[in-house]
Amino acid sequence: MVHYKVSAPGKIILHGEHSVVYGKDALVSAIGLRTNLEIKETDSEVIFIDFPSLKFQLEIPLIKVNEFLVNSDGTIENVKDFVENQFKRSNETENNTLVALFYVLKKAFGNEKVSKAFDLSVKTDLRIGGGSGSSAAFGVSIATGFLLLTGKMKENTLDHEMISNLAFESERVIHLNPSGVDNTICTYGGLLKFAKGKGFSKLTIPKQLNILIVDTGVSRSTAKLVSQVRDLHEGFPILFDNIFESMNILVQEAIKKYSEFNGDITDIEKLFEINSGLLTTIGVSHPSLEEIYKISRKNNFSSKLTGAGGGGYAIVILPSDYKNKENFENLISELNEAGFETTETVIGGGGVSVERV
Ligand SMILES: Nc1ncnc2c1ncn2[C@@H]1O[C@H](COP(=O)(O)OP(=O)(O)O)[C@@H](O)[C@H]1O
Ligand SMILES: C[C@@](O)(CCOP(=O)(O)O)CC(=O)O
Repeated sequence: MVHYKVSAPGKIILHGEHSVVYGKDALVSAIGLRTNLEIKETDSEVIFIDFPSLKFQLEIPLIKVNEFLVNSDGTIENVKDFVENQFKRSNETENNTLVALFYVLKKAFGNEKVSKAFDLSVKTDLRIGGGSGSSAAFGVSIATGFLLLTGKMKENTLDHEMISNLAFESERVIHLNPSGVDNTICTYGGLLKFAKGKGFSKLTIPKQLNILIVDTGVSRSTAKLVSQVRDLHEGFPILFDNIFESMNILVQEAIKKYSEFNGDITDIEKLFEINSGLLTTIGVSHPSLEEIYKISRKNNFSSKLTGAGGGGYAIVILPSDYKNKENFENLISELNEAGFETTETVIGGGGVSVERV
C-alpha cells in the first residue's frame, strides 16, 4: 500500500516583499525549518485527516469524497459549499484549510475517484502565520502527496513545475491574490530571483550566509497587509510606483552582492537597513518589529521584516564569525528578554523531498 513522507521547506523573502505583487523582482531563500506530511493508504472506509499544528483532526467517509470528486465542478465556491455542508465548522482558519485541501485534491484527481482511503497528517517546524511560508510549505506538501496518490507522478521523478502550480492553487485559497513567490521557493528550495508571471532563476552564494530569524509572536494576515498596501498605492500611484521601483533596484543590487559574497556582510547590511526603511514607508512595520530593529542596531546588527510584515518574522544578517561573540550573545539575550523567540539558520537548503516508506 502507498505510504509516503513528504517534506517541504519554509522560506524567507530576503528582499522584494510587496513590490513583487506589482511585478518587481524578489530575492527569496529556502530555510532549514520544514513542513512534514505523511500520507498512508488504509483498508478503512474513512479518510482520516490530522492537522496537529492547527489542533484539529477529522474523518470523512471515502464514499463522500468520491461523490465530491465526481460531482464537483472544481470551482472554489463549489469546494467551499462542500466543506461547509460536510464539516459544519465555524472556525474560519479550519474552514479555509479544508477548502485548500479539497480544492487541491480535486485539481489533482479531476473526476477520478480515490481508490483507497488514507490517513493524512501535516506537521510543521514553522510558526503558522509568521511570514516564513507555512501556507506554501503546506500547499507544496499536500500537492505532492496527492499527485503521488494519483500515480501521475512518481517519488523518484518529482515534477517540480506541476507541484508548484498545484501549490499555487492552495495559496490562491489561503491568500486570494498571491504572487506565486512562496510556492515556487518552497518547491525548488535554494536561493531564487522571482518575478510574478515571469518565472524565476536560481542563484548561488559562494559562501555560507547566516541569518537569525526572530519571531515577533504577532500573527497577521498577508491578504490584509497586501490590500492595505494596495489602498495606499491607489491613493498615491506615482509615489508608490516609485517606491516599488526603488525596491526593485535594491533587489538588483542585492543579487550582485549575494552572488559575490566573500564573507563580508557590510554591503548586505546596508541593503537590509534601506529595505527596512522602505517597508516602514509603505506602512507594513509594527511596534514589535521596531523593537527588534532597535535591539539589533544597539548590538551592531542589521535587520528587516520578512514577508508581509505587520508582525510575523524579522531577519537579522549575521557575520561568519558571529558565534561566541559578545554582541551576538547580547543580541539573543535582549531579544529573548523582550519576548522574541530566535532561530539561527542559513540561506538556502533543499526543496520538496519525498521518501517512500
Ligand atoms: N502545518 C499546517 N497544517 C495545516 N494548515 C497549515 C499548516 N501550515 C499552514 N497552514 C495553512 O496556512 C495558513 C497560514 O497562512 P499564512 O497566514 O500566510 O501564514 P504564513 O505566513 O506562515 O504562510 C493556515 O491558516 C492554514 O490554513
Ligand atoms: C507580501 C508578499 O509579497 C509576501 C507575503 O509573504 P508571507 O505571506 O508573509 O509569507 C505577498 C506576495 O508576494 O504574495
